[in-house]
Order: sequence, then C-alpha cells, then structure tokens
Amino acid sequence: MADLKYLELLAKDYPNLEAASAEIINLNAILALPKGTEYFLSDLHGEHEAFIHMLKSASGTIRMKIDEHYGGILSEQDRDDLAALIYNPQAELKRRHKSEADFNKWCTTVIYRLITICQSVSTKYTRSKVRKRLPGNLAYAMDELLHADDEANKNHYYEAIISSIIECGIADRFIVAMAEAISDLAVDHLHIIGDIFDRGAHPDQIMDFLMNYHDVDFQWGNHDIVWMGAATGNWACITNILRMNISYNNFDMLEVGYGINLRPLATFAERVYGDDPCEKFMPHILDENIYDPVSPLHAAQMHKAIAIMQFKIEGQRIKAHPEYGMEKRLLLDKLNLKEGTVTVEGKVWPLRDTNFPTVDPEDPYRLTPEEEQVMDSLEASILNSEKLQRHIQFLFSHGALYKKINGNLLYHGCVPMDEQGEFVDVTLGGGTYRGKALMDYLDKQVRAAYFSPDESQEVGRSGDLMWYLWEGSNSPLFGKEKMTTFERLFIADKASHKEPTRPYYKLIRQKEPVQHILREFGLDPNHGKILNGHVPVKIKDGESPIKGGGLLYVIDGGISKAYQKQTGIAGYTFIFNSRFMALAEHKPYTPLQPDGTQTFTSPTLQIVDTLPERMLIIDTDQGAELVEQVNDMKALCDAYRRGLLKQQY
Ligand SMILES: O=P(O)(O)OC[C@H]1O[C@](O)(COP(=O)(O)O)[C@@H](O)[C@@H]1O
Ligand SMILES: [Mn+2]
Repeated sequence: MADLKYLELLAKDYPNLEAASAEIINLNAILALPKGTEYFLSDLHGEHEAFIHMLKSASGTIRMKIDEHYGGILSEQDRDDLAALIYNPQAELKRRHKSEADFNKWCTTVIYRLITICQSVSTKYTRSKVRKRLPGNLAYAMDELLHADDEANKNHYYEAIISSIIECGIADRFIVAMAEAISDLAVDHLHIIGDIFDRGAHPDQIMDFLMNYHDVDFQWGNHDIVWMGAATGNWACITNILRMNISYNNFDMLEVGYGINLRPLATFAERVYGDDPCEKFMPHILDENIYDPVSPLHAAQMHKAIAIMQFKIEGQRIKAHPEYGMEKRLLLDKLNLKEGTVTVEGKVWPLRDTNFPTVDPEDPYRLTPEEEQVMDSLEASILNSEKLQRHIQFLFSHGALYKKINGNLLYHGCVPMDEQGEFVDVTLGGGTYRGKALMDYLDKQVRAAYFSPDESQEVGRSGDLMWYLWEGSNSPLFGKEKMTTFERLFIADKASHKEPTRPYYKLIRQKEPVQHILREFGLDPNHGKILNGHVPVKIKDGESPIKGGGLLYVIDGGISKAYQKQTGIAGYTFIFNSRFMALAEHKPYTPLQPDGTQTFTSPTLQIVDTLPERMLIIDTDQGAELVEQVNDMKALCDAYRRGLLKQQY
C-alpha cells in the first residue's frame, strides 16, 4: 500500500471517497480510449513553412478525413478548398473575402463542414480533452456545436449558434479557431527527431511555433547540439553556426530573429577580405532576406572571415582534447602557401585559394587581436539573446539525446558500432562508455555544460563536448569519420570532400544489428522499431527509408530545400496511430501564390505495420502511468474506508 504521507498529499486534491472514486472512473475511461496519433518528423532544417504545413495537414490525414466524409458529396475542388482552409485559414479567408458575393453564406456552409471534420478528428478523445484544446471564449460555442445530438432539434440549434456567430462579426475568428483546433486534434504527440536548425531560413519561427504546441519532444540532432553549444558561449560552436547560416544567407534569422549583432564581423570582413573575390564563399540563396539584405559579395567575405576563425578555434580545441582523437583535422599547420598546397592525412592537394591574411605560419591557430574582439562581441550577442536562450532552454526541457516511447526507440544519428556490430567503447571525461550507457552519459554531460558549467574554466569551455558531438567521429549525432568543411572550401578535387559514414549505416541494412540495438535499450524487437533521422534518403536513386528488415526507419526524406535535388522528394513523416504504423512520403511544398491560391499535393501513405487489434491508451507508456494513478487512488479510497484518513466535504 502507498505510503500514508503520500496519500495525505493526494487527499488534498481528492478529499473524500466520492472525489477519489470519480477520479478512478475518469482514469479508467481514458484507459479504454484508443491510443492517440503520434507523429515523427526529422531534419526540418529551418524550413518553417513546409514544416508548419505538414503539421497543419497532419501529413495528409486531414485530407483523408475530408474524403471520408465528403467523398461522394462534394466536388474534388470543394474538398481541396476545405483542406486549404484548414491548412492556412487566414490566407483562404482573405481570398474568400474578395471572391465570395455572399460571404456570410459561405461562412455558414464552411462552419458546418468544419464541425463535421472536427467531430471526426476528436472521436478518440474524452470530451474534456477536446474542450481543453478549444480556444478561450469560443470554446463554449464550439463544444455545443460538436456535441449537439438531439436529432429533432439539431438543425435549428446549429442555425441559431452559427447565425449569432455571424451577426456578432466574429465568423473569421471562429473559422480560424476551428481550423486550428482540427489540425491540433489530428496530432496527439509530436516527436522531432533532430535538426531543426541550419540551411533553411527560419528555425526561429519553427521554435516559436513548437513552444506553443500542445505536445512535443525532441531528440537532439547534430545541428541542434551545435546551437546548444553556441548558447553556452562556446566559440567553436559559435563559429560553426554562424558560418553555416551566413553561407545560406540567413541574415534575417540571425540579426532580426535572434538579435545577433554581426556588425563587428561585417566590418572586420570588409577590411581584411575586401580585395578577395571570395568566390567559393558565395552564399546559397534559397530565400531572400526581407529585413536585412546583404550583398552576396559581402556575405562571402563574412563567410570567409568566420570560416578561418572556425578553423583556428577548432585547432585549439583539438589540441586541448587529445581524447577527441581529431589531430588529423589540424590542417592550418599543413598549408604550404608558397607551393599553394595543403597536406591532408599525408596526401598533398592543390589549394584553390591561397589568401590567408590572418594566419601566422609560425602560430597558425592563434586568433589576431581583432579576431578575438569579433569573437568576444559575437559571444556576448549570443549569451544575451533572450530569444535564443529561451529556445535552447525549451530544447533542454523537452528534449534528450534519445527517447524510448511506446516500445520504440528514437534518436537522430546512430549508436556508435564497429564493423562487427559491437558497440564502440568511447573514452571521454575520464570514463569509458558504450551503447546505452554512452548515450546516457552524454545526455547528462550536455545538460551540465549548459546548466552548471565548470566555473573554474573560461566561459563556454564546458560546451567543447557539444562541439565534439557536432563533428567528432564517435559522436552518436554525427556518425561520420570527419567533417571536411576545410576541404570543401579550399580544395577543388571532390575526392577530398568525402565524409565516410561509420559502420552503423551499413549495419542497419541488416536485421540483426538493429535487434541488438533495441535489446541494448531494453526494448523488444518483436514489437519495437527504431526511428532515425540525419541521412537524406535518396529516393530517386532507389533508396528506401525502411531498413533492418522493417525494424528501422530513416525519416530524413529531405524537407530541406537545399537537399531536394539529391533526394527527389520533400520529406517523410512516420505515423503511429491506434491501428497502424505508416510512412507518409511528401512532395515538395509549393508556397502561397500572390493571388492567394496554393496547390497542395497529398502525401503517399504506406502502411508498414498493422496492429493485430486496436491499441488502447492502456497499452501505452502513458497508460502504464495512468494505471499507477488508479492504483494510488484505490489505496486512497481504501484508507478512507478504513478510517485511516479523515474525509472532508
Ligand atoms: O551541404 P552543406 O549545407 O554545405 O553541409 C554539409 C555538411 O553538413 C553535414 O552533412 C552535416 O549535416 P547533416 O546532419 O544535415 O547531414 C556535414 O557532414 C557536411 O559537412
Ligand atoms: Mn543531422
């Protein structure tokens, strides 16, 4: 029986037998409901519009519901329009205000339709859960519309409510709220398997969106961890995030979104690299900046300036951490500027750029005093960016290096393994770890680096581990032997750019190593699956996201615009509902057109596992917690009955 002290605490919320019994009945009702739908997405890479659309459309599920209810009744065009209204209500309303002769009549029609779809997405929930997801003042009217079931009087009742919504002039707000509630209810839990940041324009807007989302968790990716490291003030991480985002022209996000002041870097770059054409440093332009346009040449100069600082600072960290085993990445001391070459792992390569005005051959990893100043100011900007720090703290509070949920295992990159499929021993911080223990150790250290950094050291030093996780060869987030940023920028021959992947990626083609990993994490390979991100799946080359004989799914299908040429599609979502597990394969996202129209292509759904019977909440991890609560409440009832605790009325 539960401890009496604990029961006394429970008694504060459930002061008598009736209250405690009512809670048991509620909990048992929840346990008997079907499991909510889990969505798994990864590698968002700053593509906020495409991501938000995927979520709002519940990866095609909403369109399926529309077809289910209106297939034989409405034309394809009307069903498309209803879908468009749910995905982006503001844009569709704007368009309808212009195009509809009788706007109120249109509102009446669509409110009816929205009610039907909303009923359909809320069948799996208790009425109280649905009510909690409805917005403030409008919740009462919505709740009534959703649950009016007196057949005889229903139409009259609906009409009365809808016409007063229109008379009060709040139809637009009501429609937006209804559309948002539908999208919201269609997804019960959202798992983001890493890489929110870098390449695309607005990871900041993705984070803002997710911070208001009802239920989300993260498994950190290499691109997230390097931002988390930067947020500790770690210079190696700071130079990496700035280099990547300057190279993708993301100035609006850096300066306007996060308030990072790039002026000291900009003036420094202009002065030192002003005469340098910086050809290989020209930014990729996927989206133009709206508020902070920077000319491509100027961006290229900043890109080169920060890249050189990165190579110097990384060199210092490599030397400070022999345990990282990254000496082969020390390249600035292998430059031969007279000959115009660099030696990488014993091989001599011609350089395509020999202008290194700030590198002192005697001490190539030392920053010049001006570079130091630039770094000081960038560090201050990042440490003082309230928005960035808030986003990073959210990644900590809702994220981890991996997650076990409902029998499945989720992580971004890999679990370090050797060619034979054994977990690799990794020695860090004086201890040696492998497999699950390695993941647990790293998770703990990463949290310590941010929340309780070693105060005997300079600011940001504890974040060195995050930099290692970004590009170290035994990092479970990176999974490659090396990151060849220097070679990509300075050597023309593509043979030098190769970044060989670790044995894990070959092993997961087979079933056995995947079973081995599941067992290592205490999961049952007969039911559990691994959800993995990180590696873009090249569909157009015939590659499949399904690995390990159906036990592992790589769901980085490349929502990242930068990678769509290579993959041929625009991303995957993995869906786990009460009946099946499925992969949704998405087509590239088409943005809203100036005339207010937008074309949506529904994803292709492939069911990969059908459950023998409908899965209920009682069969989930959350169910196990609720069962425990029921047991505690039973103990409380028992204590009341036996007079061990006094009842209050
Ligand atoms: O294509 P880009 O944007 O230049 O980035 C290339 C770099 O990104 C990486 O692939 C890491 O990013 P991912 O985690 O998205 O794979 C590095 O290994 C590579 O050096
Ligand atoms: Mn990644």
